Amino acid sequence: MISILRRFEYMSIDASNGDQKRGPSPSPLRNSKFYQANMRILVTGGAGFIGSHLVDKLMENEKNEVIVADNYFTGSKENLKKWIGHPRFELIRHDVTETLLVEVDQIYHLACPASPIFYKHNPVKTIKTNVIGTLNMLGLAKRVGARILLTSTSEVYGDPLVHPQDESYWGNVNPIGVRSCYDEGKRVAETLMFDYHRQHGIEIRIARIFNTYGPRMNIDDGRVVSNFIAQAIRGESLTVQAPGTQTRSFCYVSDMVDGLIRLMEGENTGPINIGNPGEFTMLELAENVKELINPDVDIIMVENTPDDPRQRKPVITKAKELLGWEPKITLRDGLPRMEEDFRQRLGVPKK
Ligand SMILES: NC(=O)c1ccc[n+]([C@@H]2O[C@H](COP(=O)([O-])OP(=O)(O)OC[C@H]3O[C@@H](n4cnc5c(N)ncnc54)[C@H](O)[C@@H]3O)[C@@H](O)[C@H]2O)c1
Ligand SMILES: O=c1ccn([C@@H]2O[C@H](COP(=O)(O)OP(=O)(O)O[C@H]3OC[C@@H](O)[C@H](O)[C@H]3O)[C@@H](O)[C@H]2O)c(=O)[nH]1
Repeated sequence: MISILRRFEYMSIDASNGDQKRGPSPSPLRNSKFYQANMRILVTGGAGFIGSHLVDKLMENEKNEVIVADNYFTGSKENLKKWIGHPRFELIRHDVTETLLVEVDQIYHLACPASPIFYKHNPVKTIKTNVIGTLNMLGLAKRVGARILLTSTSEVYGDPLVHPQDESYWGNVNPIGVRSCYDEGKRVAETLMFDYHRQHGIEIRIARIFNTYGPRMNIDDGRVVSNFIAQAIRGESLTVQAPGTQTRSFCYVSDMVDGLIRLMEGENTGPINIGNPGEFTMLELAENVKELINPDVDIIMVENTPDDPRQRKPVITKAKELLGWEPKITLRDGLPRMEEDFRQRLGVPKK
């Protein structure tokens, strides 16, 4: 029902512009006797870090049915265990580089490894996931008339020459570097989203996510916050990659999920930056983790990897004005929440 209403809204917007192009028709199954009025939502990559928190939030609404499609490359069933067997929840082992036939109203398309260690592990597969995976999900959105949200990334800005970054910046990306499979993959995914929108009338939403952290990150994920917290809990040295003055802006996962849902439910296609503008050097991050979690550990400098962006901080004016969104949880509030979860999983209680 909601899809059908949205389609009429869309067509009337087109008509007011004098444009003959129509949005896609919802599936004929919408008229079948088995049709349910609930919002049916597909979350690709829903077994991963952000995806599983998004699923938790979507499942809180009793009108939502949630389908997760994931190939478990970096995600796990463990992240979704409280929903397995729930009548409004389905989990499918599926690789988004293959087509998927489901009837849904909304698609949150997250499937893609996000940690540099994992996305560089099989770069060709990372590009396929971003390009063929996004094409497949857009094809699905077109067939069933669903709205689709892509989780793009601050990495589309590359090693930015403009600081802080707003959405009008086109970026500074090395097209042939070891990070390009991810950065350029996401840039093509954004292009595909806009081409399907312009050519086929698909309803799209693009979030440019900045570094996000929180409970359920893989302990050996390789990203900086999870590395430092696991190292501090294990009593190991915190490995700052040189020079340590490079910056990132860290967003707590519940703020991120709130931003993604607002974007999906709102009227703006984006791209919209979703991130926390609080900016820290990696040395400052290490000092915060040391102070809050284990003052006995050392901070050591180790070699960096190629093309590491030197600075990153979002301008979130668009998110504030268009979505009424801004992050609530500071880094110093978020780190202890993540520590609790890591201590439980590592089996190391706080002394
Ligand atoms: N966490 C961040 O800081 C961050 C920043 C920018 C963008 N993002 C984007 O947000 C999304 C989620 O990131 P995350 O941090 O939760 O990462 P994650 O690695 O924890 O989750 C990604 C999920 O996608 C699944 N997946 C990977 N390839 C797949 C494929 N071919 N088919 C089906 N499933 C596949 C993985 O198994 C995993 O469950 C990604 O699209 C990522 O690019 C994340
Ligand atoms: O142990 C470590 C790991 C990483 N780092 C540094 O910490 C910074 C952040 O590195 P991460 O691996 O956490 O993540 P990056 O910011 O490089 O990439 C991330 O960007 C946004 C998303 O799309 C992805 O989640 C990921 O690609 C880098 O400067 C890196 O050199 C350390 O100093 N020590």
